[in-house]
Amino acid sequence: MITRAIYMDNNATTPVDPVVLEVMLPYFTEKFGNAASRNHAYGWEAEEAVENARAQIAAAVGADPKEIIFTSGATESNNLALKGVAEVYREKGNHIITVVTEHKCILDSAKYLEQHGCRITYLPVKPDGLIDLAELEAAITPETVLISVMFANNEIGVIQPVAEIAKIAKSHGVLFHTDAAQALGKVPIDVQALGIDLMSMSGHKLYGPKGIGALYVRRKNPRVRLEAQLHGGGHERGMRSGTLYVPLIVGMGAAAERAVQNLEVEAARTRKLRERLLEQITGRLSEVYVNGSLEHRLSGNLNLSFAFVEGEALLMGLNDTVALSSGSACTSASLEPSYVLKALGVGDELAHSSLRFGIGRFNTEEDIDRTSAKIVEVVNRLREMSPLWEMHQEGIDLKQMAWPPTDFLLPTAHPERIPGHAVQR
Ligand SMILES: Cc1ncc(COP(=O)(O)O)c(C=O)c1O
Ligand code: FES
Repeated sequence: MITRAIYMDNNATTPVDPVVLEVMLPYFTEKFGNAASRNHAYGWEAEEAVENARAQIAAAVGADPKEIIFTSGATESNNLALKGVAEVYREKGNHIITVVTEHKCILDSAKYLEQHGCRITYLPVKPDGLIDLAELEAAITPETVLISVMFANNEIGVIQPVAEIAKIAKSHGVLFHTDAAQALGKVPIDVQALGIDLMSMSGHKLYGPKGIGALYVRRKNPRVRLEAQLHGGGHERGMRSGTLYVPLIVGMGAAAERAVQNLEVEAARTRKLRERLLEQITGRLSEVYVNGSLEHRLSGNLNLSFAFVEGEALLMGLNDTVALSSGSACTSASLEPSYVLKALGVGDELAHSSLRFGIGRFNTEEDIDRTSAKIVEVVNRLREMSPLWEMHQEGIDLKQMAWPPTDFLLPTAHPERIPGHAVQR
């Protein structure tokens, strides 16, 4: 029998919780009605299930059910938020502010809007991954209609100061959108208390199904208007046409409710597992660096760089034991290191040697112990094969050497850039 590797890539996706699946199943078969069918009980039953899920999601984020629109995922929600606002508010202005470390679906929507007459400001981030609020405020002009800053980052888990951003946006009469795909169910979210105007959510990041998401759209103070991007039967208050995928909606509702109910306990548990992992790795390996703030971070996320090790080789050595991601755009087609890490000022070498750990609901202490043991083994093995590591061990300052190979696989200025967060042992 093939033993499956430990799954520790929960920022990429999560399994559907069996409890959630149970709730979904009848809606594929006996309760298969179209939620828009008004003339019979099949339709009413489906509609009731959709409205129940809508209420569950609204309750999870402190919204009114009428403010929740179902979409196919956070990618669609982000597209709808940016393009939908840009089109409606064009008369008022054409400027949008976002951040360089956003998910590609925000950055690519912004790029699309740039090609259609919008001006976009891409804010940089500090070495800890957080934006500078003064810089945000300074970027606002009378033309600014929207600020879009993600709640928590998918690669480094860094949580932005959402309440402060919302306050700045409101004081300038600008709408505030946040991509909460990674944050929902992991950190408490109350759209009222936080002052969020639009918020994107995804089912498959919170132990619900893939292919379903939602967009929160504020209806009061202010009432946000959106131009639909999918036209048709006028579903979802005309903002998103298309027959509702009832089983997935039911699943996302149940998943959101469950995630929020257990939030505190689960966050404390995953934080402890993360601390254990970090301690075990840094206690046994030197030249390991944490990417991004540890303080303002999702409890289950850890992103580490291992100097003198090539990321791909490391992943190859690990993947029979643990399923992780490099957290970067490192595919066979593109060997570019992560744009998120580069935005923090992490050098190419350390960006190339990064691993993203996404500790989730089903990970145990035993998973952590096995993972760290394997990482220590593989990193040591790879370093033993590295002449640069050997020279480093002998105390040779590789940065001072004038021959060509010195510019790769070396730690850079990175550790000094995150004082207190870089672990160098
Ligand atoms: C921060 C963030 N935004 C958006 C998405 C896209 O979500 P979905 O897969 O639901 O389209 C993801 C997931 O990859 C994400 O992590
Ligand atoms: S080897 Fe993984 S980022 Fe390049």
